[in-house]
Amino acid sequence: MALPLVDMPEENHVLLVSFSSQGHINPMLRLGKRLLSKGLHVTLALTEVTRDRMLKSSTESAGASSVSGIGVVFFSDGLSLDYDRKANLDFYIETLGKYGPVNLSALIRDRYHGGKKLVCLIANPFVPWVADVASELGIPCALLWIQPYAIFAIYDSFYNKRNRFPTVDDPDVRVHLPGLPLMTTQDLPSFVLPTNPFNAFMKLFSGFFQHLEKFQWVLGNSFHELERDVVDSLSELCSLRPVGPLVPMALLSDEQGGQDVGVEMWKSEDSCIEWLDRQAPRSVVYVSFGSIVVLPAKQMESIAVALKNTKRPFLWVVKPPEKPPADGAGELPLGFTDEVTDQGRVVTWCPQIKVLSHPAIACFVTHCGWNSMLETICSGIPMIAYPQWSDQPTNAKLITDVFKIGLRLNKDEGGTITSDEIERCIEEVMVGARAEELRKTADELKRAAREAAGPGGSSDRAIQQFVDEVTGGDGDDSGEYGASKGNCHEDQIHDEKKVDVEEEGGEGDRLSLHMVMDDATEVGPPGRTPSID
Ligand SMILES: O=c1ccn([C@@H]2O[C@H](COP(=O)(O)OP(=O)(O)O)[C@@H](O)[C@H]2O)c(=O)[nH]1
Ligand SMILES: O=C(O[C@@H]1O[C@H](CO)[C@@H](O)[C@H](O)[C@H]1O)c1cc(O)c(O)c(O)c1
Repeated sequence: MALPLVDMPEENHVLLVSFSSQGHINPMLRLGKRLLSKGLHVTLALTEVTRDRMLKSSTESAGASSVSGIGVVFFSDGLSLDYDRKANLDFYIETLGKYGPVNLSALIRDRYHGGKKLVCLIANPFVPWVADVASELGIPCALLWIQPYAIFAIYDSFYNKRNRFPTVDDPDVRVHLPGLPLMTTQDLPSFVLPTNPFNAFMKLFSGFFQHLEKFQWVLGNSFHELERDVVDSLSELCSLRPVGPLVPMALLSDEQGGQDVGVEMWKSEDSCIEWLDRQAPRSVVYVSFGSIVVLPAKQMESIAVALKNTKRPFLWVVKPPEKPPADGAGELPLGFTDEVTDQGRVVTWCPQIKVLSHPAIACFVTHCGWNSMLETICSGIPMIAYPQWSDQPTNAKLITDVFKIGLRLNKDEGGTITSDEIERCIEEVMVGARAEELRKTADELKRAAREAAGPGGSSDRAIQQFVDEVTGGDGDDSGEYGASKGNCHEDQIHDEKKVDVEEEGGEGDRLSLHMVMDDATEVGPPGRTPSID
């Protein structure tokens, strides 16, 4: 599928700035791709440590200066390349917040005529200081929110003290926000709970939510039909533009070879697809906890026992932790793989997009990371929610109570998710009236996602509205989400060389930027020291 050629003056150039982790860069790149298709020029700025990892990956495209037409530039986060960012998360985020703005600002002054050649900066939530750089240079700034808008609403309420939230003294406060179901402690993002150990994120988000006015738009990796009530409830607060789902094109149409752009951090075991080819339609239980979560040994054991007992085929991704903990976290029970050779497959990483769109997949036991959830929604697969931290508990609530496309595993009185509970949920999602109902709703949502992202759909219109606003184009200014306070430049001289376009892969034009990244934050049992990439 070729990109439409739109005749736009080169000065309509946006700079995307992302935190350097896979789940953050990929939605940003996909937004970039959609903006390119609307005729904007797009460059992505990442920190130098990302380039270092790309070079270390020594794949054929490592070090590429552009990805499918999106230029890539780098700035320093203020730390030496070999500094252990993972072990010193708070210091890393603080240093990035101190030196990132200085270095990004210098890069923009240098490459973009003091910023005059940029019509907009787009930041992600871990680098909110980009808005200060934009303001200093007189450039409008947008945010790409990479989680559901429900999380945005909760953080806004929490950091601006609009509602009561659980505290150490009053841990059972329930929270009711417009457009969302009543939430108990187990439904709230872990960052707003008194047990949250991540101070850096608290500081980062509180500054950001108390100064939302710095962003003219809040683009979101969501779509209006998915979160209608919460989007409508937030529209007074800021100019929301739901532009998602920002997933690979392969998930948005049945046509093969759709273009994708994204980074791959780990090598996947593609042989699992051949194994899936040999399984009956809608028979396989897919289990994955994404790239960060490391489950305690006891939870690994429960899943292993449950999968064995169901006697159903399964595909389980067990990503080895970079530094294996002494307590056996993240490890399979001894002898498990030998016992299940005829029943299932365990892999260290899989091509999840191909897996989710495979006809053999019946359901997904997931940690509820937002990228995985959107990919699953676009594949029409019911989910079994097994959330761990961050946005995941709320995402699980959305699965069960708002989207109604899955079940959540319940803890027993001792706080454990037993193998019986996992087995029970797998059976309920696979057979009987409930299973039928979940599949039907999941299928409807898949169609809604495709429509939203397709030509003339709500997300396509939201992107167009945003593009019209940043370029001062002739689009209908009032738009369906309300006009922004946009303050585009008058003087847009552009004398920069065109960034080189490096379309790769021919048919399908998939991934161009390979990065080998070591483990990012590893979250395990309560008390485990979190780390970061
Ligand atoms: O075996 C796997 C597991 C995950 N993923 C991808 O990794 C991302 C995980 O992002 P998510 O936001 O779901 O969770 P995180 O890993 O950031 O916690 C998704 O795009 C998945 O498609 C993958 O390609 N192969
Ligand atoms: O990628 C990180 O976190 C994941 O991000 C997803 C999108 O926001 C989210 O839905 C998922 O639940 C998260 O696990 C991440 C987080 C973090 O704290 C960090 O230090 C990273 O390097 C990555």
